[in-house]
Amino acid sequence: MKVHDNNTPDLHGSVVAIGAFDGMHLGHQAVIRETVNLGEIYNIPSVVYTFDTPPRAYFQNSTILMNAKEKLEMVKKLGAKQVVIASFNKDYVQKSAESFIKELNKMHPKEILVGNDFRFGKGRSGNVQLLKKYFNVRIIEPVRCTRGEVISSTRIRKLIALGDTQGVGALLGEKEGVK
Ligand SMILES: Cc1cc2nc3c(=O)[nH]c(=O)nc-3n(C[C@H](O)[C@H](O)[C@H](O)COP(=O)(O)O)c2cc1C
Ligand SMILES: Nc1ncnc2c1ncn2[C@@H]1O[C@H](COP(=O)(O)OP(=O)(O)OP(=O)(O)O)[C@@H](O)[C@H]1O
Repeated sequence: MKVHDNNTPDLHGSVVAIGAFDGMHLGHQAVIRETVNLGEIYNIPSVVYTFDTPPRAYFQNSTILMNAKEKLEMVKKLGAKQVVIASFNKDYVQKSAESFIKELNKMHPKEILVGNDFRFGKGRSGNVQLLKKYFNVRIIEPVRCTRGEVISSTRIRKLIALGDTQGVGALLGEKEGVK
């Protein structure tokens, strides 16, 4: 797996998943697996574009569930061919939505996978509607836990605060593991 530190590669084609992916829970794993599958189908690199620090930790001081090294290990296990790690800092957050779109365009994405509520660019000004003007955007169905609730890093942080390690393990898919 190629790791691009603060450097978005020039590619002739790609399938790109974007997100914080903090904790790499079952929902994140589903997004990355789908990205990898599509890359294999189209025979182009699958790329995970992620952030260090996670934006929610930067802006809201929320607990960080895994460090960049652990995240990279998971991305590699899941089979992504390339990963971009953007340093999420005071300079990076000044980048406009349009400038982020230009940056993504360097990879000539055939498809971009994000959640319905994905936001990007200074002040969170960019949304899925804007992204769809420039790229084919695929929205992944939310993965839910057995109780029917959507799995999220926020829920995992709450379960950790409650000391529910079994609940955390279930949302991380520890029984199922990764391929
Ligand atoms: C270029 C760029 C600038 C951003 N600037 C802000 C910002 O000013 N305020 C903010 O709350 N989030 C900002 N974000 C973070 C996004 O709101 C969002 O958390 C991030 O794109 C990760 O998506 P996810 O939360 O769905 O994983 C920015 C993201 C990007 C890519
Ligand atoms: N349960 C889920 N099912 C499918 N996709 C998900 C799920 N949770 C997150 N994703 C997707 O994974 C990518 C990264 O999401 P993100 O890092 O914001 O996760 P999150 O769990 O929603 O985090 P947080 O709770 O901190 O907002 C996004 O494209 C998002 O839509």
